[in-house]
Amino acid sequence: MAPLIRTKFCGLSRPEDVTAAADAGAAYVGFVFFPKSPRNVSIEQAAALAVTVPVGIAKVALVVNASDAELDAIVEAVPLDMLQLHGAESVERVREVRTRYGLPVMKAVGVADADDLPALDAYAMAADQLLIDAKPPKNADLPGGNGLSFDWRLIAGKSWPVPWMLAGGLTPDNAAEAVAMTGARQLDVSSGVEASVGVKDSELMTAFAEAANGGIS
Ligand SMILES: O=C(O)c1ccccc1N[C@@H]1O[C@H](COP(=O)(O)O)[C@@H](O)[C@H]1O
Repeated sequence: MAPLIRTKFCGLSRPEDVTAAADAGAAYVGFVFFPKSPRNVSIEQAAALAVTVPVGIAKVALVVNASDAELDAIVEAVPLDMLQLHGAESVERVREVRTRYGLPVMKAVGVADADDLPALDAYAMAADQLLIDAKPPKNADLPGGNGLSFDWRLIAGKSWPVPWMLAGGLTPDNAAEAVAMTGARQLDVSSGVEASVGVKDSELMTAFAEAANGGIS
């Protein structure tokens, strides 16, 4: 039976990571195109990994404030199912990217307190999916992938007119609680399933998917 909680494993960089994600029942795999990230992959690396992803698992390119030229190069070379915009892209930019590439767009929105919630409503009018992540600390090098969570009570019981995914500091130890508290049906994880920074761990990936699904009451 397919898992009830759809999991996205982000920041894959090796063929064995793709295998581990598939074995864990991933619904999505993510490739990070952001040079400052320890999970950054080249277009050539991502293209080689993408062709090994089993049919039925969505291949997502994570970009941060990418230009059209950068996106053109990625989309031309890598077979993708979705674009994840994880920077300060405006609502208008989300619309532009959707139109230009004809791919579903997931917009990441950082949440630290209740003042951040209206942005979710605004992006829900333009994006195909929302990714609700912890807001990065000021002066952080990365806008995500910092292993930090936010106060999940802020979004408990809330819904949006498009599908959404919870992210930020998720691990096998807190995935079930995250699902129970927020009602999320999709989880995105990166650093919480790593043996060391940027290196995915197959056992943690399996444990994460199992924990997420144990969270259904
Ligand atoms: O993973 C990265 O290196 C990264 C770089 C730039 C933007 C986003 C990044 N990761 C995304 O951040 C969230 C949360 O990650 P974590 O589980 O807290 O490590 C997730 O969506 C990652 O895809």
